[in-house]
Amino acid sequence: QGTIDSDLSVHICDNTRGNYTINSTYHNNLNTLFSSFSSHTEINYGFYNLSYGQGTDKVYAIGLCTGDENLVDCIEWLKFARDGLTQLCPNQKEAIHWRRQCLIRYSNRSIFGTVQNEPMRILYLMKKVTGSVDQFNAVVESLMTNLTRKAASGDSRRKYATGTTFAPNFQNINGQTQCTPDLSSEECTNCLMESMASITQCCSGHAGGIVLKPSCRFTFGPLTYYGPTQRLDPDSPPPAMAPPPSPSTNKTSSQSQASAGKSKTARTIIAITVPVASVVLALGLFCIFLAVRKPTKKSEIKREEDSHEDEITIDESLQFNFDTIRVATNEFDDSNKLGEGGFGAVYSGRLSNGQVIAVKRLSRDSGQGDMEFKSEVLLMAKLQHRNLVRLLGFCLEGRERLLVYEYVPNKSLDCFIFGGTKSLKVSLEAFSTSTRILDYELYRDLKASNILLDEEMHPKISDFGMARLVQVDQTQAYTNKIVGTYGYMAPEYAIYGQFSAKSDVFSFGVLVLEIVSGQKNTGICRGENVEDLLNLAWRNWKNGTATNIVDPSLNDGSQNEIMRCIHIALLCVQENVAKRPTMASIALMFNGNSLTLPVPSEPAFGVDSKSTNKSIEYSVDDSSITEPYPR
Ligand SMILES: Nc1ncnc2c1ncn2[C@@H]1O[C@H](COP(=O)(O)OP(=O)(O)OP(=O)(O)O)[C@@H](O)[C@H]1O
Repeated sequence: QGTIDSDLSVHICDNTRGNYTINSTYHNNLNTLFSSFSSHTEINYGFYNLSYGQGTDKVYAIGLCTGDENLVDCIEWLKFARDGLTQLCPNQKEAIHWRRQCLIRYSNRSIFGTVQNEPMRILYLMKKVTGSVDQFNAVVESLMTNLTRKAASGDSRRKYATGTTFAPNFQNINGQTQCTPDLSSEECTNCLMESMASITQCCSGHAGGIVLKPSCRFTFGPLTYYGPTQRLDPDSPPPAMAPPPSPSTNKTSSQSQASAGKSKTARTIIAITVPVASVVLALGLFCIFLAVRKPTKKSEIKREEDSHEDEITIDESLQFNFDTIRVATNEFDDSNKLGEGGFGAVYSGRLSNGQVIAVKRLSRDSGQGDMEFKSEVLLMAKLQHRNLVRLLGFCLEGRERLLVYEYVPNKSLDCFIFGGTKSLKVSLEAFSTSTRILDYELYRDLKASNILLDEEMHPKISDFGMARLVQVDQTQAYTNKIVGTYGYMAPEYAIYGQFSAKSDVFSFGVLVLEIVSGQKNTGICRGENVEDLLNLAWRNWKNGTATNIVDPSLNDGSQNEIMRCIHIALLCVQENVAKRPTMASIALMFNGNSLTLPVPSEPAFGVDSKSTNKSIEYSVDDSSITEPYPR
């Protein structure tokens, strides 16, 4: 199954149902409840509805995996989503978190057996259907109605269906429907049919999308985003439908099965141990792979570095004392704050030896063990290169986790691109830096704001290696990133969770187009810009008028160089993932002007999002989602 850092992630914290405090009874009940998910081994179909506690401190929770997740993966995903949710919504008494593989939600009110359509999130592909929209809609409607019927006919263990159809003149359309199985067949049908109406109303003419609701999930699109459906154990009878939770503790709708006989237990053991063994084996192989692969890559970087600058010494004492940093940043004074990103606030500071530093104060609840954190930081510190922002060290004290970087004075590339004068020379250097770095390791978050410029306007990529460091904290990181930077994301990643080096290539192409055109491409509500930018470039390219999109202030490059940049960018953002070039070949394209470039095909058009906030004010994970979905 996929890696944990490659999927859809949306969460909503409900501020209206009250807050709890750390270590309060509610908090403890929530923790107990969540940790009990995996102990319910009698549940082998991916749906957990549990409650724990008494009176006003009673917590109700639902965990639901998509039907293609096996038991072992399902539990892992739920744990991951749970850890993420408790960080993302640290004290709200009600919250929900959707991932591609699962849904998790909890509340201080009973949420079992009731259909809930709000809050709703819609994500849709910005790619438009070609040809007749009516014909496309008719095919989607027929597929999804069929899948709605199939999902609704499921029993109280699972209401889930997938299917594929082919529309004339269109590509394959894959569909996936799911309801929480505690709904009646009629409720499930209504939830899904309303989802279809909502997405048709908001996003008709788009080639795919997802409607996320607490009670159901509705997805269709050209890409395959689900695996084979897991078989349900025919011997395990469906639990009674949504029993009222017990007033005491820890009841589940499926405890009736707990007394299943010995053969069942044996099956369960096999069902758990065999996949666990395979996972362990796979992990072992993966570690061996990493151990073999990484040193080669690192030595490549090191070689490169050796050829460009003095030998780098790795300071053995990377650990900074908290007080040193506190003093250096003037008590984390606001006037020293450089900004705040997905990982936490960044402050400038000056050490007693005069060295200027940038300190990233990581969000407190990373949940990562100290040793893990240290070893990841050490790895990051070793990844040094003249085009990477240098990590000078870290600080780990109590709950404080700080990363200390060299200070890069000329802000980030986005300020430079969108802030007046700019030069193709600087941009080209940023491009080739990015190609080299991206060829080394998947980056996942390439954007203009992550490329900092030093005194001489040489680019340095920041946050490199953070993806490893935030392994545990990455729900937050990725939520912010996935939701916050859709414009840069390849649709197969943003919406279907399929990440590959070619998704970095897509982001790179968007970045190049931004630089050449001077048009910004951040924030999903400016999604139309994303479409405009790729569309604009593509349309002008096809019509032989690509010079139209070039920013007039980009005045130091030859026409040929600029056209070549647009050409390369269009190759990177092609919808067909296989046709996108590799980073290594992009580097060659930039460097070898005589190299003939392939003809680009149609670009993918990114992802946009809409949400409903109806009567309740939700704090959502992205402030840029401001556009309420019109109903
Ligand atoms: N080493 C550094 N030197 C100077 N400024 C920095 C440094 N690192 C980060 N900054 C600045 O601090 C601010 C926050 O950076 P950060 O990387 O945390 O967030 P971001 O890039 O805006 O978002 P994200 O976390 O989603 O990548 C940005 O304005 C960035 O330019």
